[in-house]
Amino acid sequence: MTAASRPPRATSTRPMIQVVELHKTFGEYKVLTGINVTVPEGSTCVILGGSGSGKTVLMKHMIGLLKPDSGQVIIDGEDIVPLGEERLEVVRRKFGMVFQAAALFDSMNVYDNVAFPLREHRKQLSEEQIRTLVRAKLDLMGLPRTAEAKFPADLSGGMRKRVGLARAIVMDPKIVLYDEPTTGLDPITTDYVDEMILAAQRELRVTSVVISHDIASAFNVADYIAFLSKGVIVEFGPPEQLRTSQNEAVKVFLQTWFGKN
Ligand SMILES: Nc1ncnc2c1ncn2[C@@H]1O[C@H](COP(=O)(O)OP(=O)(O)OP(=O)(O)O)[C@@H](O)[C@H]1O
Repeated sequence: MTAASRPPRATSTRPMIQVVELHKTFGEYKVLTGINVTVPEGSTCVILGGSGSGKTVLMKHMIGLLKPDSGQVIIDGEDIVPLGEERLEVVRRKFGMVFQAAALFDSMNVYDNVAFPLREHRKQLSEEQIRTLVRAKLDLMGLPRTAEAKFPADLSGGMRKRVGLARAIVMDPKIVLYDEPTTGLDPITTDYVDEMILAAQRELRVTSVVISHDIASAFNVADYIAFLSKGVIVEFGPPEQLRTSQNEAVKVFLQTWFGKN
């Protein structure tokens, strides 16, 4: 189903993530020069932009891994910029992260990889409770029981991604951040990954932020696309809005993409 034909999924207007006038400079280099973006609860926002435009830097601010020079990052009603590490650790439990490389532990099988956050942070759970939670997430990601004992090295790229997402959502986060989840994947695996992003949103009602280079995938999963150029968000809206954008950077980006595909 394409973005244009599907019904709107996100209906909440409550902001889950609000970035307000965010500035970040590294040395002389001004990477973010006044970012304003709001992601409503339960929606999926894709951040698009050229290489080096600051997408990852923006995402790192959302989870408090970087401090801005100025501006606010309001997560679920709380400005996290002034917070110290201890309180940030608590806020970070609202997040699941899915990295480009699935970042699984090679020495652990699939089951133990997904169980890991529960064993670390929910020490009161019994093994039986852990099994129930792990299997629910493996099922949601379409991973069969036979995959549980396999090690990451024995999995296809798409399977690894699914295990990575199962692990990211096993603690039932409110927000999932995806850093280039489809980069380097073939088109069929990309479709699988898009499907699982949609499944996580549908079944768990998570708010998602996705950094992507892949416009087709962005249009598939996004409720909103934020286009980052020269340190600011130059376009924000549903995917159709990007298609008709008059912004020069957006137009060039789209032309380059559609020229190659
Ligand atoms: N810790 C840092 N110290 C200095 N410069 C940094 C740091 N982190 C990022 N940068 C610079 O900030 C700019 C934006 O980087 P960022 O990784 O956010 O880009 P991006 O849009 O995610 O790019 P890509 O699509 O290629 O991954 C780059 O020029 C990068 O070199």
